[in-house]
Amino acid sequence: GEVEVLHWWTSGGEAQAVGTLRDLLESEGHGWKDFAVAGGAGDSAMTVLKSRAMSGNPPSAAQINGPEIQEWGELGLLGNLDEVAAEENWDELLSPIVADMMRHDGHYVAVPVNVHRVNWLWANPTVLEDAGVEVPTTWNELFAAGDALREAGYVPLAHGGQPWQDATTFETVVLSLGGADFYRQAFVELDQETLESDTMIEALTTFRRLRELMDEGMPGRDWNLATKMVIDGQAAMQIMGDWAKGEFTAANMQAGSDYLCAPVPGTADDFIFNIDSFAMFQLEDADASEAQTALARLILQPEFQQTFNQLKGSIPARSDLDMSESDSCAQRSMDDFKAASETDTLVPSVAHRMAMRSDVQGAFFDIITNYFNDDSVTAEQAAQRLSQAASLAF
Ligand SMILES: OC[C@H]1O[C@H](O)[C@H](O)[C@@H](O)[C@@H]1O
Repeated sequence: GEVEVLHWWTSGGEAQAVGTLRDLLESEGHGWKDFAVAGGAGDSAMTVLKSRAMSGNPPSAAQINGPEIQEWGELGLLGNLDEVAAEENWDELLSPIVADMMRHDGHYVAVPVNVHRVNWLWANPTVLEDAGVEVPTTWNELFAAGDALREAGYVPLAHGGQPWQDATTFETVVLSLGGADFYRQAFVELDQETLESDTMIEALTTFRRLRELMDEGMPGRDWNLATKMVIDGQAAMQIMGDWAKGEFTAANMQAGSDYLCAPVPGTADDFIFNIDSFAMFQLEDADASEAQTALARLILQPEFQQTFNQLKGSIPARSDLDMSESDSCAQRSMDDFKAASETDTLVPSVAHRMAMRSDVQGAFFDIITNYFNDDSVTAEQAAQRLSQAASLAF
């Protein structure tokens, strides 16, 4: 049978990674109809999926992440994967936080592909050395490094001015200054007092100050082009989830020597997670649903988990695999994921659909990106607006 797969993986590293899934499925005699929709870290793909599903013609499989799985589950359009989950022991293979996200009403309706870490700082060691600076571990060190890097003719921090990228950077600053409990209070509980607090205002202020480290060409730039600036040595650093590592790998660069990874300043003991997953739509066609089940089974098998995640930049969704062949950044990510699970400093990404309903997330994106780009808006006003948006969520 054939599966039509909707996803938003179109950058160099992303395309190579999803290609391994296609190859594996085809090697089992099934067909793969690719349906890639780029942009907005999935925003465009979700808009297209809604219209396809509402017109009664959903794809067989779609990349749907986080609480949106529940939103689609509520619509009764998703298929039940309990049989393959039982056969393949998903309950044993997956940590509770990952397994819970894949179930709706207690039934598996999606399969996790990976665990991405969002709170990473990527750096070009040659550029840092040329400017005589170290990888910063505090915001003050980052701003000080900025002056030296500009002096030496480099862009200190590569960034792409798009709402989801602004939100990605912002959530790491909130975690850094407030900590995991504060982050959850703000973005999961949507607590208004927390959203209006002095710590949130300090986070907003520090966040916008990061624009000092960015270049004129930042507005609208795609994330992987910002990563390319670090790869090419035009820029020193980038704050981005570890899908950025997929671009370094695609450029044949070695972790720890050609490029460096470090937790965003002040977040070394914390882990912002983002889990990619495929949800399966109910299908009439028996052949197609056989191929769909094969896809779900393959995704959590060791071979795919190892190959895909090494190319994608994430770590496997199952935590029982040998990481000794993986690069040092992946090994660190897996160690930190396990440690953060123990110390309760594992938090869901806002920018990547893990923390809140899509409508509330949309409102937060607008407020964050408007504040980031408009100096006439004060941090106090932005905090008020986040609090206001949160109050409408209930
Ligand atoms: O497209 C950029 C990134 O967007 C989302 O965060 C996805 O979860 C990730 O897999 C992807 O690489």
